[in-house]
Amino acid sequence: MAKKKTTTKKKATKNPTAKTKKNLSLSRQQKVIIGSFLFFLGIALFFAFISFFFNWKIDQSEIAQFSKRSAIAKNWLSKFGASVSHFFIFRGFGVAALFIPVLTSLTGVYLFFDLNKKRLAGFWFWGTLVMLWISIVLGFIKQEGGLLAGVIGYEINDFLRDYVGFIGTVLILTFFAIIYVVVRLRYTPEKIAASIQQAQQTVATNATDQTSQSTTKNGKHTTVESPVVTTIAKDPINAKITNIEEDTTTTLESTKDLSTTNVLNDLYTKDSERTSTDDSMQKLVIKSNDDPEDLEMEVESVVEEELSENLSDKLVKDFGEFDPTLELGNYQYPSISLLKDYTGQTGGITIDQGELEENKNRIVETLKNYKIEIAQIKATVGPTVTLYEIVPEAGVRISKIKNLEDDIALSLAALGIRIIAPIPGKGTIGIEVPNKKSTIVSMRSAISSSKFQNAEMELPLSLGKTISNETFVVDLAKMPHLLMAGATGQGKSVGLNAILTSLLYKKHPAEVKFVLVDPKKVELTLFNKIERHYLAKLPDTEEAIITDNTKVINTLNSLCIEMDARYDLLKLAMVRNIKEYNVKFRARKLNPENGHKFLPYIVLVVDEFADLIMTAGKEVETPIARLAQLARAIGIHLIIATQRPSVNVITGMIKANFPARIAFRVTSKIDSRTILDTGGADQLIGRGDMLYTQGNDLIRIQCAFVDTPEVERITDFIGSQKAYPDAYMLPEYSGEESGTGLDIDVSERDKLFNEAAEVIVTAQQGSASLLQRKLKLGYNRAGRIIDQLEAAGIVGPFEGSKARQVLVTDLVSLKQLLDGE
Ligand SMILES: Nc1ncnc2c1ncn2[C@@H]1O[C@H](COP(=O)(O)OP(=O)(O)OP(=O)(O)O)[C@@H](O)[C@H]1O
Repeated sequence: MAKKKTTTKKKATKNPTAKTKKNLSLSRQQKVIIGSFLFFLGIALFFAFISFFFNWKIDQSEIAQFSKRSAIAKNWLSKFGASVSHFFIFRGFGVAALFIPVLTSLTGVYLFFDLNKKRLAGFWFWGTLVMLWISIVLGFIKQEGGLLAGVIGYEINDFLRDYVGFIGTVLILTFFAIIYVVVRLRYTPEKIAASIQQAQQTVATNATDQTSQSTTKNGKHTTVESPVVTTIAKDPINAKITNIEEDTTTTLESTKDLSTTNVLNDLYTKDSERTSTDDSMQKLVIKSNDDPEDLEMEVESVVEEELSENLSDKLVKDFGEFDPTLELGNYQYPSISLLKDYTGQTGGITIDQGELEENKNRIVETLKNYKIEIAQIKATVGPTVTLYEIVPEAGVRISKIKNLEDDIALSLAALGIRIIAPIPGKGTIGIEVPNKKSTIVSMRSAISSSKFQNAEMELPLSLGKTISNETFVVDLAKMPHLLMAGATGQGKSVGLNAILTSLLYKKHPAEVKFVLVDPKKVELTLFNKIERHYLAKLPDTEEAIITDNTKVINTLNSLCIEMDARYDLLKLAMVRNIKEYNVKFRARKLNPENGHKFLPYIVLVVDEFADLIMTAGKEVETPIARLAQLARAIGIHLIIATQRPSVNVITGMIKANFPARIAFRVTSKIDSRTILDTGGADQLIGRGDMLYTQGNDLIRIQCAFVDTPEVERITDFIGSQKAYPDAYMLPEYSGEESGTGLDIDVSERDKLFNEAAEVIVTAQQGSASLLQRKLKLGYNRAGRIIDQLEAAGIVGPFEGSKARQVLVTDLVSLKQLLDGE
């Protein structure tokens, strides 16, 4: 189907040329008239030329008088014949000029019958060459010049003789003769040899045929012969062939008298008859192709299919895949040595056997008090807590143990006991008891772990270590957004730093950009140093890190615009997500001239979301919710941290869009429920002890610890390297107030105002990004035009991140509206 389409297209594109060709070519009537004229002209010339050979001497002496009517010419075609012949024969090619009338007549015939023009051109080309060659050869033979060679033949021969001598001239002429034979007549030495051989064979076969024929005729071996004859007769072609064979043999018969009498010979004859049949078939075929020139064949012009895919392949072949990191090609990732090694300080995880034994005994005893017998107990020592896995005796209800959580905690006299009943996938009951001496999980160990180093993730985060001392690595791109909550001083800021550090260690500045919102003004300031490497900001803003809550609204809306623009790009590229888009872009399958560019991931980090909600309220909630709902596919990921996990901060809408959550220690079970939908966070021990969920299981993790000096060293290291000229620019967002109440003068309107209005009305979508795309405008200009359209009453007022309403329904109404102004 697709192929068909291409052919039609090709035909369509071919048409203009075909049209001009048609205009130039002659109509059928014209062809018949001109064809007849040329045919007769050729005959006239032929007679004129022939008679010229007899009368040329007389006519030549009179030639100067031919302009006079009274002058008489002997030529059969009188003065015209004499003059033309003189010109072509005497002054031209001599005897060889006879080719001219032949070719002229032939042209007439071709035109008359509308035959193949290409072949005619071939006749003219080779005819002229042969005429010239004959003329030179004759000039070579008869060197005194004159009628035989004509002036041209004589002069060229003379010229050749002067420069290459006798032998040279002979060689040149022979060489041209060979060219003619090989190219025009298509003879090669092998072909000639083969045809001689074939001729010999035919004679030999014919002789044998005659033998066979004569024996058959003698009627001696009819029984052997008959089946072959019948098979042959069945086939009309073969029957025909037999006839021909018979004819040949009859003639041969009269000349030769060959007879074989034994059966062996007869059989041989039979075989040779078959061969001869094959041969004559061959002969027949050859006969029909005897003069291949007679058979007309129209060669369809070859239409090359367009191979658009190949362009990208070629680009990749020539320049390699697009490398977004090339602009900062010498960028060095921070080294692991910038991070502090805490093992010396805490001595790593130590297993205190006494403590383990003591805890085990207490657990067993406490459970015994409640009449719960234990069949088996196993301990796993983690960095901050030890997990005691117990297998109760048969018949013990799990809910009973779960209900005794507080009692067990009391009798173990330990804060932060958490009971997991049962441990998912294990069928055991877990009791987590904090270690007396906790171990710091250093960021260094989290980063250098092979799990993180070899992580094939888009945005890998090394969060810390699980209870079984495994480094916990997750992909932010898969989360796709993260909610972090915990009471003050429990490790939230450290957690955020760990996340950012993970990304800095794994991602090139071209691949990820951060939008940092820090109302506390002090937590994220260190990242200012890497503004031109990793941060994104609004145009015309001083600081990349947003500390002013009113500016957050603009940034969030700007991110929404970026999101819409990215979705448009994805749609254009016909891909479903940023990963596929970037793969296609790297493979040079997306043309930057169409607005395509490599899209870095954008990570929005909001430290203190509660503060933001308090000051900005609904205005931030809408864009945050929109981003959370839609931004995952286009690479915008949100990390929101809050101290106050109350329901008016972590609303249902936020929770619904943030399946991945981290809870640090909180003060109440209610807070834990707000964050995790279950208790547990209230029993954490703080200092980076956290629970992570991505929708189902809760995982207890000791957050990796990264101190401010470490972050400072990393940002210093990155900041000291060559950077981009500016931070990553987010689309400009003009804010609500700038759009309303506009009174823009008609004369001040943009030149593309009318065009833009048409685009908006046709698409029934009042968005600046649409104008940007359709009219290839910058964001600012598109925004201004939208304002002008609003002032003109074509689009409605600003509606947050949604596209504006289009107030004019069709182009006719638009025209009326604009004309009425
Ligand atoms: N993962 C950790 N390992 C060890 N200690 C930690 C860890 N995280 C935090 N701490 C300790 O807890 C202290 C407070 O942490 P952090 O500043 O992150 O708390 P916070 O929740 O951000 O508090 P706030 O909300 O008041 O800013 C740190 O100074 C540090 O001593």
